[in-house]
Amino acid sequence: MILFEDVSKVYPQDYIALNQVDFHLKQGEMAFLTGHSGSGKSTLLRLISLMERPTTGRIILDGNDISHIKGNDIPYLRRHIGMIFQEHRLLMNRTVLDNVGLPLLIEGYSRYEIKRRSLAALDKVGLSGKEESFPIHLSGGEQQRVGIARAIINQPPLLLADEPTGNLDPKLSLEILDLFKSLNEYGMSVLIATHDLGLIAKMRYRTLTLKEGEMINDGLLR
Ligand SMILES: Nc1ncnc2c1ncn2[C@@H]1O[C@H](COP(=O)(O)OP(=O)(O)OP(=O)(O)O)[C@@H](O)[C@H]1O
Repeated sequence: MILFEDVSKVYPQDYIALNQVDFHLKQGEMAFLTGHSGSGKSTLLRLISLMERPTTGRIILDGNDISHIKGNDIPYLRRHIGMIFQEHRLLMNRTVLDNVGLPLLIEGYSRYEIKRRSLAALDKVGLSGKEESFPIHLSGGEQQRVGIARAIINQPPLLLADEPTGNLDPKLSLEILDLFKSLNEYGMSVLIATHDLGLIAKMRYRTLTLKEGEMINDGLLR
């Protein structure tokens, strides 16, 4: 699903954010990505989602070498990736249904199809019945679920989450992780960046650890 071969990312002023990183996330696998603040987690996710390009090395996504991909091809590949952020970036003056359906609206789907798929996505994240609510009236955990429903509306084979539980208390964080687990059981590959080692310890998944841009551990954390 994702293959990094000797990938480095150097930002301006010669700042090395990732240094010769290798890893392979298989189709249908779920893993954590951890490390201190500034260790390169977001950079790694931005390379996969084509928001940044590697300085050196190769990144293969679903069999395609995306290291030097052209701008025109990016929207097509992005459609295969669901992105979830710490701040869910919901439109507060739009209903839950409108928020979830936004990616399909942009792609020109019919209103009927948008509604049908949005309701199905809301059902998957446990928010059936909330479609006409406004995000402001939902709890933090529910708002994050709306963001997840929006991310999975295209049924992407890969889900990337950057600190998805950063604003949530431990109980809600665990519920969000359970949701990722169930999406993974549906067959989605999932990569979750978090610095919350307590949360990682609650679930036995492969954990990739970055330190100052280097991958220093790949496996279960003890
Ligand atoms: N566009 C940029 N230009 C220059 N330096 C950058 C840029 N983006 C990130 N960096 C630097 O690269 C390093 C890695 O940043 P990154 O955001 O990937 O880390 P992170 O592990 O996700 O951190 P956090 O947990 O705080 O989000 C940091 O020192 C950051 O300041």
